[in-house]
Amino acid sequence: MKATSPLKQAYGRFKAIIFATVIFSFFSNLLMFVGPLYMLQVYDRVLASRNEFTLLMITGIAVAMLVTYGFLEFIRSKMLVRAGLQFDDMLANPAFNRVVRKQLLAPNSGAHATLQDVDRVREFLTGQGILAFFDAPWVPLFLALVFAFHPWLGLVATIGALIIFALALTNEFATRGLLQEAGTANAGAAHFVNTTVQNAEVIRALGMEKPLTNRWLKQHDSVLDAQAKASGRAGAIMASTKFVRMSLQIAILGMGAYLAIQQQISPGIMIAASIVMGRALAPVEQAVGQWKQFVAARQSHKRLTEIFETLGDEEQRMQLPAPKGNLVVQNLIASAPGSKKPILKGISFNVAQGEVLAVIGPSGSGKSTLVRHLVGAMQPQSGAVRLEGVELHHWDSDQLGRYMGYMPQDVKLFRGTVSENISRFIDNVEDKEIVAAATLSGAHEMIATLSDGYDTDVGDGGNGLSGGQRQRVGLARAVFREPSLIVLDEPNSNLDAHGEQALANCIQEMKKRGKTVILVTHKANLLALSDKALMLVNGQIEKFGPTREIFAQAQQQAAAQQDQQKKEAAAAGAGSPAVVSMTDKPRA
Ligand SMILES: Nc1ncnc2c1ncn2[C@@H]1O[C@H](COP(=O)(O)OP(=O)(O)OP(=O)(O)O)[C@@H](O)[C@H]1O
Repeated sequence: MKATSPLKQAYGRFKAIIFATVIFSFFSNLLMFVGPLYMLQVYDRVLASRNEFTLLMITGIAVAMLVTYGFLEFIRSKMLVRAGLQFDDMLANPAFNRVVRKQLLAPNSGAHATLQDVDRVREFLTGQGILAFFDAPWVPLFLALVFAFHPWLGLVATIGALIIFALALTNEFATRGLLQEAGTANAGAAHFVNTTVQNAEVIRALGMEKPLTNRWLKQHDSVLDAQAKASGRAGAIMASTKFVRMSLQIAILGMGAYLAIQQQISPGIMIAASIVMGRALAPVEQAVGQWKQFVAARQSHKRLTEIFETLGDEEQRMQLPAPKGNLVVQNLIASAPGSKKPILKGISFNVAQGEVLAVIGPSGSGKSTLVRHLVGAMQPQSGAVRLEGVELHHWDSDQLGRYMGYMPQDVKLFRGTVSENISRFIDNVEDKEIVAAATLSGAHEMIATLSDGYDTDVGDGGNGLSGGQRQRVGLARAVFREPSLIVLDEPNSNLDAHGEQALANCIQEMKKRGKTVILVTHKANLLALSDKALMLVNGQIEKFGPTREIFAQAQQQAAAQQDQQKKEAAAAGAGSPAVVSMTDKPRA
């Protein structure tokens, strides 16, 4: 049986609260009759009989009922606020989980908007908008009361309610498409701004402000355009609604006065009918006023339903024994998120515990794509990556993270202190564990020179540190708690000689401790530390085996190539041949 999604569970919990609120609404709506009934009694009884005691009595009863009404309203709104908190509580974690997963699957889909969608739906469900819907079922009751006063009065009120309802429907059809269009365009424009301002340096340095502003303005204009059209139409409908509403007031009083002249009703009933009709129309009018929020919430609900339907709950995985670091890759075929075109075209190799594997290859050959699969950040199109014989996606992701060290090409630190970044933001980590990781990665001395040492705030994305410092903190984070498998993507791209030496020492030490290390590099000194080398060319393995053998082979090939070139040059009587070396960065 398919498990109920957290979204459905949250709505389910909300249903119970809504049911209770509807019951409250029933009583508070009944108590709304107090005003008109009091009016009726005063006009028809007190004024006619001039009895002060009756006036005192009915005033006392009316006040007591109004106090009860206020109390019920208070409870009703309190219940909704509590329901909102519960709704958020039930969805915050699952929604965040989906944001991360969707971002991995479709990086440009603006997954973060999911959290705003939760807020928007919650705000609607707990705000004024929903109250109008709760009060709507009592509209017939109020109309029935007006009918009870006199059928002609009932008819006027009912026709009025129908006209206002028809205007509400017209509003829906006239603005739905436009509001949706504006919502989508707005999300696109916001995403564009978010992603663009992150590159503010480049924008300023390369004078790109104007063209990028123009691009944003185009999107922004289409938001304004759709919003202005929708507001124009909604405004016209709102004005018509007001006109109808005020005309109705006159119509019902006019009709009441006519009936009073005909002595079919008393003047008290005339006034009471006007008040009751006002109550009957209020929820309809309120719904018209809340329409924009309703449409936005409905759009958010649609997006939430879609993301929760496409990304179910992650299965609870069994905790497996700690992996040793034996990695097997079987016929791995992989493509970019949302694309079918393979980047990796059937990769198979294995690395045993304690081995160091160097991945080399020209730019764009698929090295980073491969390492993203080795750490489980991307899922294969087909084939498998197994750690200790178990496919990566069968591991519990939290447990897998505990045994995995990863440093991407672009290190990506998070807003927080150096020590929080090294300890992966895990709570209650002992200082000595953080210092151990920094010492192992050779970053301890460098961190000591920072303004606040381990407590230095690294800023958004680690921007408060230099590229080299970021890389060294990133390495400390990768080796935190000595994972079994450490994957480093070009770990030395920003390091000075001292940093490179620290990196080489760290790799050697991890190997000594029986950890498996996979690194993408072209540096001769790091290649020299590796047991195996894998050369990727155009998404396929060109060479794989013990590093020495591969390099011996390459040197032989290079020598043979040189001989050949020399011979050709001698034959052509031309200049000296080019020198090819495997230690050169083999970029295309
Ligand atoms: N998100 C993506 N969408 C589409 N194509 C992608 C994506 N990521 C990578 N690619 C493509 O996959 C290929 C391999 O990219 P990858 O980053 O794995 O190469 P690489 O060997 O690590 O390159 P470099 O040495 O320059 O870092 C490239 O042709 C790249 O254009």
